[in-house]
Amino acid sequence: MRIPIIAGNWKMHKTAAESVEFVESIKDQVKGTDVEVVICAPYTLIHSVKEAIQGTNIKLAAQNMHWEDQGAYTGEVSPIMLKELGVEYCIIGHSERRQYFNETDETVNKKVLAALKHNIKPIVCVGETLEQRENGETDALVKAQVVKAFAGVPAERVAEIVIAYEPIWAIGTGKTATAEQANEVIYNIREVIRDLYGEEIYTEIRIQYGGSVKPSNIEEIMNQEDIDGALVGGASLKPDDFVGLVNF
Ligand SMILES: O=C(CO)COP(=O)(O)O
Repeated sequence: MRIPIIAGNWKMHKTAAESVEFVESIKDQVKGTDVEVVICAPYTLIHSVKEAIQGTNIKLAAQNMHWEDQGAYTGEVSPIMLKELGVEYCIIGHSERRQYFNETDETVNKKVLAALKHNIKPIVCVGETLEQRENGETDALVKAQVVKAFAGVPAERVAEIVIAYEPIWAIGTGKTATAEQANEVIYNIREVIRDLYGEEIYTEIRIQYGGSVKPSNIEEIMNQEDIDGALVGGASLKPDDFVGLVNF
């Protein structure tokens, strides 16, 4: 039984005071849910969100990390540092990081392995551009991203990883993939995991959809057979919308 996971990716938004106000205003409204509720905070807010979610069912994620434990990497943050702050999940390989910060399938793989080493659960993002979709390259591309991200991951750790399928053309554009389109790709991603790890494991891994998810389309998305949750940007910034997503 896969527990659905709704994660809010705040990206580069909010001050510490705003983050606390947000948690205060949602915590009672999300406590009855059966879904896992996660806030992916910028580094500067991790401490304040950690304090604010104490005693609630809300979990804490970071949006990125380095793969080394420590070292001369100015401006970077290591998995050890995140673990110390109580981070449970970490987004890895978001398309914005691939696009603007030279994240590659190789660095994604290093980060996935490093996260697992420190018992941080990776939320691994994959997805295609509009051009790639129009050229019919979606499945091959997403498959390659998944295969490379999982290189060296032992079978017994696979279920700790969450995959987020985020078509780049649907992020922040208001264009959502139809629920059927999203489900089709997600079904194929699960087949990739079956090819890699076999029958027992492939049903355990959770795969989210991300890209212009909002309260008005969450139900349709969550009703799809293979979709186990959502990774949400814009709509996760507003308390009412986020509560609406969690209690879809
Ligand atoms: O990138 C996303 C979540 O990681 C999706 O962002 P939007 O929900 O704003 O489209």
